[in-house]
Amino acid sequence: MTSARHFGTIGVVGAGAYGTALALAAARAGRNVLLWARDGATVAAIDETRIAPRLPGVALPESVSATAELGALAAADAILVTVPTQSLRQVCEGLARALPAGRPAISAAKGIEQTTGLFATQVVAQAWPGSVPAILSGPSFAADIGRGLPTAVTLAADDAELAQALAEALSSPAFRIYHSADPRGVEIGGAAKNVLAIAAGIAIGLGYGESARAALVARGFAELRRFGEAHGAQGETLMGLSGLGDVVLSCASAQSRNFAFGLALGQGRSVAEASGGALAEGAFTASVLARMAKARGIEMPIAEAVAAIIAGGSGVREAVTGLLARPLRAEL
Ligand SMILES: NC(=O)C1=CN([C@@H]2O[C@H](COP(=O)(O)OP(=O)(O)OC[C@H]3O[C@@H](n4cnc5c(N)ncnc54)[C@H](O)[C@@H]3O)[C@@H](O)[C@H]2O)C=CC1
Ligand SMILES: O=C(CO)COP(=O)(O)O
Repeated sequence: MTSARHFGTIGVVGAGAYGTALALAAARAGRNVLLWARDGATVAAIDETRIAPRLPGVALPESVSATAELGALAAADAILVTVPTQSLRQVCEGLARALPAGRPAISAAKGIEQTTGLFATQVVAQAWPGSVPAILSGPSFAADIGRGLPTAVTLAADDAELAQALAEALSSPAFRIYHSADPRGVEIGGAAKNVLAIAAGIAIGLGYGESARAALVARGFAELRRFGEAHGAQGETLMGLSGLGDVVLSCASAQSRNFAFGLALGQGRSVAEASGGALAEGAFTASVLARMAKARGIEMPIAEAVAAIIAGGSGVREAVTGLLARPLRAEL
């Protein structure tokens, strides 16, 4: 049986906002952490100031060391891969070349690969065949984790014992990790909630008010559930932290980059202006999510509307008018 004791050293790949936050969480859980960044400037900044540029204001403890060498992660017992979804394949291919086989690879990406329609653990399995894929997702802003504010997330792997051991190894009082053997459910929740957060932002940006937001979130969650169940996700997972929990957070707060992106679109900004250089994963996931749903005959009008707006095929008001004009139906 795998136990938390086996995970003395954790590698974190990607020193962005979330990678840095998870490095901090792992250190607070008592692990040694090797934090990999692709650029030497980030490594130098961490070495010199103990602060990672993407998560300002939070000092990293000495148990976190930064490196720009993927090979240095050979000392890690498990790897958290914290790069955006569309970079996951390339990064995992690099890990496959750099590290011996057999390690858990826990993705924290919240998206679907655009070119293939693959979920995060599927990308990891393909690009790094020697790894054991897992997924961590749930309501957790990097800045909140950085400040030590409490939250809870889910870590899932096909092997329930492994998921439990990893969850125990990475948990601390303010960062509670529940375990699950339903990685598909966890990764679908994380991917779809970003598209719904954009939709919620658009509704608020248009000035439609809180009732509209709540109605949109409920109907959006029905889409998430339909899509998840059609792809083999368990209903309990979709109703849990990584599904409903993250939908609630991301659709309610302008701290969410996806919500903020939608808000700017609703206020009349163009797609390029609205992103403002910040990562909004849902902007990349919307089209592939809508495409996958259509291919299986799953009704996802809100995801389709977001995809059409981002692709430039529909104006914001036109898309929302289209949603409001849909025929009334049974609430399923
Ligand atoms: N920031 C947050 O509060 C949360 C983020 N996430 C997820 O974590 C993932 C990463 O997000 P953030 O850390 O916020 O983004 P970020 O933009 O702050 O950082 C992304 C990091 O990935 C690195 N990166 C990107 N492409 C790369 C490549 N091809 N090779 C090597 N490194 C590469 C960048 O250098 C950067 O350090 C996303 O899927 C996001 O949805 C999940 C929960 C919360
Ligand atoms: O996933 C997140 C919170 O759980 C972060 O949301 P954003 O990527 O929209 O900022």
